[in-house]
Amino acid sequence: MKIFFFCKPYLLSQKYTIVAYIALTLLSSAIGIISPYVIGNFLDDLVISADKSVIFRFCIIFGGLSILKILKDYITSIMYTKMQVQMGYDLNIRVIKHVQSLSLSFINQKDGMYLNQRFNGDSYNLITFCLTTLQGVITNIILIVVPFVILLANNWLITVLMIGFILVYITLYLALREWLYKAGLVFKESQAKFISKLYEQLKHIKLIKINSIQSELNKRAEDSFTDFKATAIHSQKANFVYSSLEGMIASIAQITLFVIGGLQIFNGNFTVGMFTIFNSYFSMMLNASRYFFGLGATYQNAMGSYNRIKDILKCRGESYGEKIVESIDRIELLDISFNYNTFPNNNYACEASSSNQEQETIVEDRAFDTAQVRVENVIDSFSAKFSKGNMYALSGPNGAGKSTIISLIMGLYIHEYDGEIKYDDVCIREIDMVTTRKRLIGFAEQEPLLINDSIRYNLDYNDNASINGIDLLKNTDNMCANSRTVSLDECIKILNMESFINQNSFSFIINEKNTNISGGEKQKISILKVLYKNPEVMIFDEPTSALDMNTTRKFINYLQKIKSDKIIIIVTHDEYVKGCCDEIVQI
Ligand SMILES: Nc1ncnc2c1ncn2[C@@H]1O[C@H](COP(=O)(O)OP(=O)(O)OP(=O)(O)O)[C@@H](O)[C@H]1O
Repeated sequence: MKIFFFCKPYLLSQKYTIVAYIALTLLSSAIGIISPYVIGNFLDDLVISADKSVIFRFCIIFGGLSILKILKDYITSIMYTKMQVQMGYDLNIRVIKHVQSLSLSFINQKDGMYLNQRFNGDSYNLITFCLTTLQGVITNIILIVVPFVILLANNWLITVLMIGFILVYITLYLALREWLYKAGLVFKESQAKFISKLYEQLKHIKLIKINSIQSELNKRAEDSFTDFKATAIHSQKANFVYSSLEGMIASIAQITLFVIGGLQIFNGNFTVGMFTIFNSYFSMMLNASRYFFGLGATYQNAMGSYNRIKDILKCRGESYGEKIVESIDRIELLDISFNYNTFPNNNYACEASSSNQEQETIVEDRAFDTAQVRVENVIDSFSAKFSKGNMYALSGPNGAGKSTIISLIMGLYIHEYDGEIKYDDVCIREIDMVTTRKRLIGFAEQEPLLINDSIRYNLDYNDNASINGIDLLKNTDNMCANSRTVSLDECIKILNMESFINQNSFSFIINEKNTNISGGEKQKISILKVLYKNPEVMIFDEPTSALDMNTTRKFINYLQKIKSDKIIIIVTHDEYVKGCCDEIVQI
């Protein structure tokens, strides 16, 4: 029930299709229920009647029913695919959006490929379970109840026999369910990890070639494969034992019926037609019971996916304030201390699960590996002030925490630091930082990540922009009310990018790994993005590390020209850049 309750919104979104789908499958079950009765009577008619037209009549009825069944199968399979694909995507994207709302600390500690594999697999598993179970349970309840009533009205002995076997099924399910659950869960976990390790073989292909470390990296995949293989075999064994037991019970039930039915025919209590009818209804009930027994295994498997998805959804997303700021004149950091390790213990981490089964999932799949994070503070009692009209150099040795300070200023670890960060005397925890980052802050990263799309798209992520008429296309969502429009042409000139843009044009597609442009070009596109956005707060992390001297000078000169209505912060080791700044903030 938990699973259905959880998937309710997705089921409701497709309610009409689901109802039509179930109605169609019930229709075919109804035909299935009538068939034995018709066949039994047909056999008895054949024995007592000499009229050959009986045969043709039955052939026409069954031919028509077969064609109807093919039609119904086609329609239901298309309906099913449409529902499953849509609902699976809706659930998957909900989980992904939730993870996007979590602290960066969460994703920093996880492998994206592993998470992706896990969310996608679990989402489709849950939706498939709901759809097939809804249809299966309704159909099979009918396939138990109707034959049960028919058998009860005609032969109590066979009815009692059937009830006995149903009880055996229930007992076996209760005895084996936990074993099945664990085997399925462990298999799913190791499968996601294995696929992630396989991906590593291709993701780091250049590193592998340069360092000739094929065998070392292959070994990592092999270790993961060994684990995956063992869990796959274990899970297969568990499922095999479960389904074999179910098959054995079914065979014993069928043999018992043949013995009882055979004796009844010998004693003259049953006609052959009657036995055919009883046998068919008995088999129908038996198959429906087998369905519920098999459903037990599917349910345990779905519970694994359910608990894993709930684990993620239990992690509370970062809650931002609601204050909308139109302008930032001053950024203040007061006595800031920060450690990347605080996330697993703070309020915004995952809540504990309640049930035993859920707790087991969390232990298996601890989202945070505390062994890999350092204990001491990265930032310790740091204070600084950045005011409009100035250009600041943030300086300090490698690992001192400069990039971390920038992340904190931008509100990326909003609930994880001690001290106070304020924009114009307002604590950033009260501010809607999503909107603020979008409209008032521009950031060029130390190692820019460009999206596998055109240069144009990477400038302001505006899907609707055409390549021509560039200056008219600015994504207005990204602009604050008093933002001055800048000319993209001007920014291109400042960064000496004319020949690059002329050669490649804005429609040039940057590949997935950003390897079809040089390090310097990549850095320039990242800086261009900020200059073109032209926000009030401009932050550059090591912007000149890959720039030639001429470009560095033009870029810094430009910043000095525009700084009067901006706060500009540059993380840098470059003495020339430091010399051009109004203040050096040492960390
Ligand atoms: N996501 C993270 N998770 C855990 N630790 C991190 C993370 N990012 C940085 N650190 C650690 O925090 C410390 C400060 O890193 P940071 O990148 O802020 O330094 P930095 O001053 O910018 O260094 P550099 O000059 O080398 O760029 C480092 O010891 C680093 O290992």
